[in-house]
This record gives sequence, C-alpha cells and structure tokens, in this order.
Amino acid sequence: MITLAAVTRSYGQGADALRDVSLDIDKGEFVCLAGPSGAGKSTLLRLLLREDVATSGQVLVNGTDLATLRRDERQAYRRTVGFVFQDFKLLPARTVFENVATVARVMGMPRSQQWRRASMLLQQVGLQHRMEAFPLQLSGGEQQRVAIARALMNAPSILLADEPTGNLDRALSLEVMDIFRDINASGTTVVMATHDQDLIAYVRRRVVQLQHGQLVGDRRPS
Ligand SMILES: Nc1ncnc2c1ncn2[C@@H]1O[C@H](COP(=O)(O)OP(=O)(O)OP(=O)(O)O)[C@@H](O)[C@H]1O
Repeated sequence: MITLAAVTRSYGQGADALRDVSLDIDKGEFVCLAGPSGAGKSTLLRLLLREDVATSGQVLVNGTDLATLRRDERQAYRRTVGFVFQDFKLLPARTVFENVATVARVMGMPRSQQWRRASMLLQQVGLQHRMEAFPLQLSGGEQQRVAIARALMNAPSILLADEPTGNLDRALSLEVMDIFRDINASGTTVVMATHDQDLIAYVRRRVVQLQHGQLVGDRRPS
C-alpha cells in the first residue's frame, strides 16, 4: 500500500533529514516509527501526507507517486489520510462536535450525515457526553480523543500520527493506544511516530527504527 523507494530528503546544509530509506507498509498494518529526536520521523510522515516531497527517490501510495499529484489530486489524496498531531490543533472557539464535523462540511457531506458520523465517532472515543463542550474545558486526553475522532471523519484508509501522546500522561497515552488499535482492527493502516519505548512495547506491533535519517531497524512482533 505504501512504498518508500530509496527516499532522501535534504534541506540544503547539514545532514539529510532522511537518507536512502526504503520501506513497504501493507494495507492494515500498524507501524511504529521509532527513533530519537531529529531521526527523521516527522519528515517521513510529512512525505506520506504529501505536505513535502522527497529530494530523490519515490513515495508511492497505492501505486501512485505522490510527487506527481497535481494540486486538486493532492487535496483528494489528503482526504484519504487522517492525521493526529501531538498538540491536538483543535479550534478553541468551536465545540467538540463542531471540531469533528467541520472537516466533513468542507467536503460537502450532507448535514444529517455529518451529524450521524460525528456522533458515532465521538461515541467510539467515549466523548458523546461532551459534544457541546469547548476544547479548553476538556483534559488533554479528551482533547486528543476529539482530534482522533476528527481525523477519522473522512473514513481515512491511512491514519498518520506524530507523537500523539507526547502531551499526555501514561494512563491517557495507553487509552489513546487502545483507540488506535481499535481503529487498526477495523482495517485502517496506522503509522505512528514516537520516541516512547514503553508505548512501543505496549502496542506490540511492527517497529521501524530511524536514526540520523537512516532506517536502522525493522522488526515485527513474534
Ligand atoms: N524544514 C526544515 N528545514 C531544515 N531542516 C529540517 C526541516 N525539517 C526538519 N529538518 C531537520 O531534519 C532532521 C529530521 O527532523 P524530523 O523533524 O523529521 O525529526 P523527528 O525524528 O521527527 O524528531 P522529533 O522527535 O524531535 O520530532 C532534523 O535534523 C531537523 O533539524
């Protein structure tokens, strides 16, 4: 489903953010991208989101080279990908429900369907009773669950997450991982960057290890 073929991303001076990385991810896999700060994890996720392009090599998703997408195709592609950030990026002046539903409004989903889907997803992440609250009235874990519901609104085939539990305590981090496992079990491919070894041990899925921009390990759970 996802193929990186000899991908390098350089930013001019200094070492390459990614260097000659080749990697295949199958549909339905759950991959943890591990590695210390600066290893290239976010760079790889940005390439998969098509926010950035490789300096050399190819990034293919379902056989399409993301570098060749025109502007309109890029937007269509991004709708098939959900993204969860460390800092949630919720709109503070919108309610929980509006934060989740807005994505679908932009896409032209009928209002009744928006309502049904947003309610269903908020229920899935255990927040159906907080739909009318504003983000700042919620705990960090609850805010991240809203962000996850929002990322799932388009029914993405790929969910990308960049340190999604970076701002959460242990118990909440594990809750978020349980949600990710459920999402993955329903068929969504998950690629999550984290430097948290405890989390990786908890998830027990494939671990792709980056260091100084290079792929230095790829292990699957026994
Ligand atoms: N826009 C940019 N311009 C220049 N250098 C960049 C840019 N983005 C990333 N880099 C460099 O590329 C390298 C990899 O960065 P990246 O953010 O991908 O690492 P990371 O593994 O996600 O780290 P962290 O865990 O701290 O987020 C770093 O050395 C970083 O300084």
